[in-house]
Amino acid sequence: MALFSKLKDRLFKSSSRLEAGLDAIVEEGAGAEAGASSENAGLAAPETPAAPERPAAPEAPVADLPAPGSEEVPAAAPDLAQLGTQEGARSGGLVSRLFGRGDSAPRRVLDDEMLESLEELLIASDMGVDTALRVTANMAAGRMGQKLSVEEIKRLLAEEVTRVMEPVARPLPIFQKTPQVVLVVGVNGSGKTTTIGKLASQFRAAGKSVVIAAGDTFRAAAVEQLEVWGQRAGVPVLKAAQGSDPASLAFDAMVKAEEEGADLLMIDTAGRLQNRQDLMEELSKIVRVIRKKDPTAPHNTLLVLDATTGQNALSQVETFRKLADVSGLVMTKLDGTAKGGVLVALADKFGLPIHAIGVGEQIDDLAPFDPEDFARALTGLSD
Ligand SMILES: Nc1nc2c(ncn2[C@@H]2O[C@H](COP(=O)(O)OP(=O)(O)OP(=O)(O)O)[C@@H](O)[C@H]2O)c(=O)[nH]1
Repeated sequence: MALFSKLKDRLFKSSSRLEAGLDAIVEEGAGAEAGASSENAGLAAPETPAAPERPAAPEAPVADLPAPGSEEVPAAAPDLAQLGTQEGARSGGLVSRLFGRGDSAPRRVLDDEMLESLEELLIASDMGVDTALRVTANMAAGRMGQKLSVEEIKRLLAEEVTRVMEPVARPLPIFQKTPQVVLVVGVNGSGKTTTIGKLASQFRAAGKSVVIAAGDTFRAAAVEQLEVWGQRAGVPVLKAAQGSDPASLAFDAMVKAEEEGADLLMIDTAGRLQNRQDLMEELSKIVRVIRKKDPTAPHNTLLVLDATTGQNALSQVETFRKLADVSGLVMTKLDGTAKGGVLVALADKFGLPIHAIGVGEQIDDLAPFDPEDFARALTGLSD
């Protein structure tokens, strides 16, 4: 599974942090339990814990980008006995390696103290308090008193993370109406321009005609950068005189895209900090003006979030949702960050679709969001 291994490699920092933490938790209480895994073999499969309530999924639109492989997600609780002997031996962390393979994997009894350590680890991995508590409660449901190895805990955690992420894993919907207007918003440097370039390239490859509008009319460098991405993707970039009204550029771009029969119009916007009221009002104006041309537009408002900002991503979603009708998220810079856990918190709290994730700076470094792959990469589970 090429994509999975690529994602796993790139999420190494998140998974290594979690993995080291899990190793330490089990190691802490494993002394007396090491080598006692055969006692685990008779464990009944735990009851499937109740999934927390989530917002209803929107109607499934026609999807152009590859849909995530949600059908691959296992529905049943894992067979712990089997996990202990097979998977536990395969990759394991430091503890598994020290203690050898299979049956000799150290285990720790799941009690309140261990649960608390797990909660703290997940909070430190940027999942946020509420989500960490919910995830650990579900992991523990029906399993208190059982002896678990690191690999088993990873598997349970991955299963819970998958459960949280599954409802939000949706490719960018493609509508019949053209031009489909995709407004791209986010704070400075979150990766809007790069993401537009990557998306434009993928849509072009899928046979769609795309036009990009350079909505950051104040920064010449931003326009230049977008033009570079336009060239890479083979897509025209519409721009206006420096300092002109971005709302009027957006309107002109809609007229042009319609004239040219474009399938998609992607509008880049200036990066704006949540606390800059003037910039936030400018964004509302762009939306109002776009709607004069097409009351159903923008058809998608993508909020681009930088994974390295960790928990701050939550407040960005809150602010941008108030101003623009955010319809979906793209999380960039998941490569090389130890803060991948924030994606779980976002999914748990807002239930907004995650259309794609950025895993690098190159044009093809935008992957569809696959919850199972993500959960496995985050927890450091072996293939
Ligand atoms: N490693 C990594 N870098 C990324 C990713 N996406 C974007 N970047 C980098 O992040 C930096 C900012 O990206 P931009 O696309 O310019 O961000 P922006 O939101 O358009 O920035 P402003 O126009 O200043 O608001 C650039 O150096 C990109 O190469 C990603 O997925 N991974």
